Amino acid sequence: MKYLVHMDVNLPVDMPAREAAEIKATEKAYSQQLQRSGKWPEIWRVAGKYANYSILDVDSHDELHEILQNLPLFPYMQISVVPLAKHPSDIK
Ligand SMILES: O=C(O)CC1=CCC(=O)O1
Repeated sequence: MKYLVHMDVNLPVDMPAREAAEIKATEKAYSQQLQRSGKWPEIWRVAGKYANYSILDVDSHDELHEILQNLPLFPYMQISVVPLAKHPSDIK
């Protein structure tokens, strides 16, 4: 099951720089592990924003929720999810 996920990050302005750097590094390692597993096949930066659009490919809504909830930046993100169905014109 594929999902288009929009993540908009808003770190508190008073978060110490070292803490922010640690969370970002942990987030990167977590997402890259999921990318290698095939569950997070695409991640794109929204130009000019601290936001991304990602494609996640997981087995269930529950698995998607588990992955998103475990993002280190989860407390600081607005997340929206669009479930994707196959388009009838897709030739793949
Ligand atoms: O920088 C972002 O867009 C937030 C993020 C989610 C996964 C990741 O590696 O960074």
